[in-house]
Amino acid sequence: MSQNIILQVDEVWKTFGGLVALGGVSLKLHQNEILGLIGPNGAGKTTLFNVIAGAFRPDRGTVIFKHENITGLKPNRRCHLGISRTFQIPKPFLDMSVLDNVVVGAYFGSARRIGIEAARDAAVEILNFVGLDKQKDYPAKNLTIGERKKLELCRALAAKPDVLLLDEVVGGLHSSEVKEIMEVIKRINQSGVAILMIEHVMKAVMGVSQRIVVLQYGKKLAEGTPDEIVQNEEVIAAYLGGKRDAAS
Ligand SMILES: Nc1ncnc2c1ncn2[C@@H]1O[C@H](COP(=O)(O)OP(=O)(O)OP(=O)(O)O)[C@@H](O)[C@H]1O
Repeated sequence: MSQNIILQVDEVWKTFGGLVALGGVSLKLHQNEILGLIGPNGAGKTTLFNVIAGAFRPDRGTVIFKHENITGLKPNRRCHLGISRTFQIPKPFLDMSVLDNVVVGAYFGSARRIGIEAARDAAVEILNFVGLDKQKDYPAKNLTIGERKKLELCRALAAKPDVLLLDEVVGGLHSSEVKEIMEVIKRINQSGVAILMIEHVMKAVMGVSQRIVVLQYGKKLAEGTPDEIVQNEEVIAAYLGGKRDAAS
């Protein structure tokens, strides 16, 4: 494993009954990189996230994080080691304040036991960083969809990850909100966090990723820079043909 690879997935297989969700997928995420993960519905993207985050144990294959084989570790151990994720559909504690939602993430997500005051300070800092500080005292149920996506980011950041897995953080948002969240993602990355992001909004994922991996039917169809991917005939046929915003 080369020095600057922080996360490596090797030949991962995951089946559900007779369905092969992942059929030998490998990828590498470099330190400080943003790697986009795209592909049609059902391609296996979220299953791969579940394997990396520890929600699913693969049938075969390994997940290496910071040179350690973490394939058998539970999700909370992986979180403490430095892998954090967001979910496609945010599920905050609806009756709790925005601030308290992030405090919970900071208190339980940190590798090192921290006190409640330190967790609160960390949460305030993250809310400022992401731009959700004005809403910090609202109950989470009062947030707009865009604000819930930002809260989901804050909750993931509260664990102080080295690798952040983002599952469709801009899906369903207006273009101004998409732009705002992509700027936040760039700043998170510039602060030293490597990012693997699943995204169907092509303008967003192509705009921030250094490299893109394309999955189809649980296999890697292509890998390359955004420019290479938008010109790849197989990718256009399998996926980008229906995405009119792909190249713009
Ligand atoms: N827990 C599960 N039990 C059974 N089948 C599953 C399970 N999770 C995923 N699958 C199946 O595995 C395949 C890959 O699903 P997955 O959610 O990983 O795709 P995806 O690329 O994330 O799709 P989308 O873009 O729609 O989110 C699909 O056929 C899906 O129905």
